Amino acid sequence: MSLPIYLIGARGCGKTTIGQALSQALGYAFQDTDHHLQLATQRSVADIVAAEGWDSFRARETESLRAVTAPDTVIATGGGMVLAEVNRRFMREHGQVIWLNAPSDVLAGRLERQPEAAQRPTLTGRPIAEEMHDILRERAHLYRQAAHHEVNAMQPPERVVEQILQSLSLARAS
Ligand SMILES: Nc1ncnc2c1ncn2[C@@H]1O[C@H](COP(=O)(O)OP(=O)(O)OP(=O)(O)O)[C@@H](O)[C@H]1O
Ligand SMILES: O=C(O)C1=C[C@@H](O)[C@@H](O)[C@H](O)C1
Ligand SMILES: [Mg+2]
Repeated sequence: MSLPIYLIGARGCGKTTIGQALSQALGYAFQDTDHHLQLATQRSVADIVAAEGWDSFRARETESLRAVTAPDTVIATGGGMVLAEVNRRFMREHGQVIWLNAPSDVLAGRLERQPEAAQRPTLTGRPIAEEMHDILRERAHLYRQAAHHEVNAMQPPERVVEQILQSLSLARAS
């Protein structure tokens, strides 16, 4: 049995996309804290935030992190999971933490192409490119602090997966 692998990073960095591919490459289970929360509550992120506010959403995502943590599992986390110190410590203590890092203009471009507004209600009320710039400036040190490894998320998905496997010394000879 192996420790869970947590993927962290800002909206659009590919935690869900890369997480699914990585879990397949490793034969691990896949979990996503945003999806877990949506299933558990039968509500979207936007609905929870509109009804209860961000603080309540953040408390719920801490519960989701704990609920999905299991051996042999790749876990895509919500973009703001690192905001709480308790979550950063929990991930570092329970598994291997990978930061998928990309510049804000790349992330904004991806989100503009596929907004998924129900999952990504605005965080600041500002246009997406400005929001991503501000969010990365505020959070980069938290992602860095939480991560065991940083991976360049601008590469094609299969390269990102390969690099994660190399970082974790899980690469297989092919
Ligand atoms: N390495 C990549 N190269 C190009 N496009 C990518 C890459 N990774 C993800 N994408 C695309 O970027 C968009 C966002 O990806 P994804 O939903 O996986 O991000 P996320 O980190 O899970 O976001 P969120 O924090 O909102 O859950 C999707 O359209 C996906 O296809
Ligand atoms: O970056 C964030 O704060 C968020 C990212 C998404 O994954 C969701 O968890 C939610 O929309 C908040
Ligand atoms: Mg996601």
